[in-house]
Amino acid sequence: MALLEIDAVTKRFGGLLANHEVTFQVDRGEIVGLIGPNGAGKTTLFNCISGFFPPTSGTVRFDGTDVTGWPAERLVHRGMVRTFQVVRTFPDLTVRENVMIGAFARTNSASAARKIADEVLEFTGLAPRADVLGANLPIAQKKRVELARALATGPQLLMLDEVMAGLTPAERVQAIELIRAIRERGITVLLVEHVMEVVMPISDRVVVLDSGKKIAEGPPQEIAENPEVIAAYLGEKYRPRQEEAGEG
Ligand SMILES: Nc1ncnc2c1ncn2[C@@H]1O[C@H](COP(=O)(O)OP(=O)(O)OP(=O)(O)O)[C@@H](O)[C@H]1O
Repeated sequence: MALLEIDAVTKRFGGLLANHEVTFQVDRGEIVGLIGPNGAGKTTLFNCISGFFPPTSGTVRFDGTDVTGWPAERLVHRGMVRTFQVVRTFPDLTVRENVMIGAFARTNSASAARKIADEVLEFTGLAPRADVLGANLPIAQKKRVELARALATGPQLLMLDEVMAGLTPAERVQAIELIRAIRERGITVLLVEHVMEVVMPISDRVVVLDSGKKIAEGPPQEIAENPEVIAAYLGEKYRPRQEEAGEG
C-alpha cells in the first residue's frame, strides 16, 4: 500500500507554474529518488508535501489520510519529516542537543529525548561527536546531524533534500550506506537530488521533474536511458554545478 500519494499537485507562484499536476506514489519501504535539472520544481514539491506551504491545488495523502496543507509540525507528529537543502544545524548546541530537538517531537521528557538521541547518534556514527558544538562541524557531519535530528522524530517517511550536495565521493558512499541502513529499519525514504548519478545507485524508483512537470518515472536503469530525461539534463552539462561547491 502506498504510504505517500501525491495527486495532481500544482504550485503556482504568480505567473510561474513551479509544479504542474504532479502525480506519483511512494510505497512503504521504498527508496524513491526525485530528480530534475535546476529549477525543475523539486524543492517546491518537497515544500508542498512537507507542510512548508500548501499546494495551489491537488492532494497529498499520507498513510491513508488527506494531509494537504497540514503544517510541518503536525506532519512530524504523524510520521513525516524532511531535511533542508541548506543545513540548519544549531551552532550553539552540541550534536546531541541538536538531535534531542528532533526527539522532543515524541516526548516531553529530557531524559527520554536524550536516550533517543544517543541511540540515533550511535546508529548514524555520530556518537564520538556528541559533545561537539554544531558550529564546529564540517559540512558532511552537519548534514549527518540534520539527518539524525529528523530520524529522532521517529518518522515513517524521511524526506531528504540534497543530502549529498557538497560531500566528497567518499562521504557520499557513507551517506548512501546510511540511507540503506535507514530503510532496513523500515523507514520509507523520498530523496531529492540534483545529481542523477547519486540517486541511481540507491533508488528503487526514480521520478523525474522538468519545468514543473513529471516527465518520467521508473527503475533507475530505465530512467538513465530515457531520451526525454537525457534531453532535460543535456542543457545542464556545460553549466558549473555551483550547488556542489558546498552549502551551509
Ligand atoms: N517562494 C518562491 N517564490 C517564487 N518562485 C519560486 C519560489 N520557490 C521556487 N520558485 C521558482 O519555482 C521554480 C522551481 O524551483 P525549485 O527550487 O522548486 O526547483 P528545484 O528543482 O528544487 O531546483 P534546484 O535543483 O536548483 O534546487 C523556479 O523557477 C523557482 O525560481
